[in-house]
Amino acid sequence: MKPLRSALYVPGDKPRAIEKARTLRADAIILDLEDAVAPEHKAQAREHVRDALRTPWHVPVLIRVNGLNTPWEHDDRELALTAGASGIVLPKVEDARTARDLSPGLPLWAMIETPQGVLNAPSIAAVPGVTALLVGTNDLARALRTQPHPDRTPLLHALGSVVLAARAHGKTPLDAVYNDIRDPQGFQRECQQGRALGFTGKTVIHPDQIEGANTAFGVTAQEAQAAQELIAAWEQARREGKSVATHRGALVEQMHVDEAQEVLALWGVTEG
Ligand SMILES: CC(C)(COP(=O)(O)OP(=O)(O)OC[C@H]1O[C@@H](n2cnc3c(N)ncnc32)[C@H](O)[C@@H]1OP(=O)(O)O)[C@@H](O)C(=O)NCCC(=O)NCCSC(=O)C[C@H](O)C(=O)O
Ligand SMILES: [Mg+2]
Repeated sequence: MKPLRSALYVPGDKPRAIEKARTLRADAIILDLEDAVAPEHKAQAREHVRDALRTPWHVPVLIRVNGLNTPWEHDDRELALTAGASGIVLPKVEDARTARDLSPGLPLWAMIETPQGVLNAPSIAAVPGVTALLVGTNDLARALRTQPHPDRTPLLHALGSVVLAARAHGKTPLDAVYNDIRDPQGFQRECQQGRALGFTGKTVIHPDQIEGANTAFGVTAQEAQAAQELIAAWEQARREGKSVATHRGALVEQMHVDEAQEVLALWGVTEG
């Protein structure tokens, strides 16, 4: 089980940022050829990304390609398929056919960042090659004409729809980026909201955001300890022939044990 608490977008046209990313503790890296790269830098960014993938990375490295009907889509996809990327991040996916036709044999992370994409999220998530749904609230907010809101209230329906679609098909939902890199409190608040909404992790745009995402979407020593105690109480109850248990005054059924085991698994791969 690979954790996906944080996925760092790294602009493909910034060799320094690419090198820096090798030293960081994000659980995944997204080398970006799309919106972080100006049109006149696209070709150069492809070469920086190709070079970056010549040497192994410590975490999965995906390439965000430019979308359908852009001048760069074919060259980007050729790079992603041949340079040894761990997967492809496809922006502005609006329907399952696009996701299916562009499912290149590599894991596909589909970006849900348009109204049509949100409405079709369930069918996009059902495509076998799609392994994750990523929310793009910058593009989505513009398309919806919503106003910025500290609790993302205008976007909650879309955020919840993406989690619902991803979970219904056993795929990973990743939360959107937080743009203000100089507001750690706001970032932390949004991470906690994303965790509460059911996202697995968060896409981030700056090194300073990685630890906060890893903490918010990770497991604390206390949570791991509580999970172990709950499992022990369950096992004792089962030895006594009981179908359910109580622990710290709360009912414990198999689903709670499953959840506790997931907590320990994440603890094991991140802190173990
Ligand atoms: C936002 C930034 C342009 C700020 O860059 P900068 O001013 O250089 O930041 P710092 O001076 O604080 O940098 C400190 C060091 O960290 C390195 N750095 C900065 N950002 C990154 C990064 N993303 N990956 C790796 N390394 C990074 C700097 O090189 C400095 O290192 P050093 O040289 O050792 O001092 C910048 O953070 C940035 O470009 N971030 C990424 C922006 C991006 O990728 N945008 C596209 C994805 S967001 C999006 O579009 C989501 C979706 O599509 C939607 O629609 O919502
Ligand atoms: Mg976008």
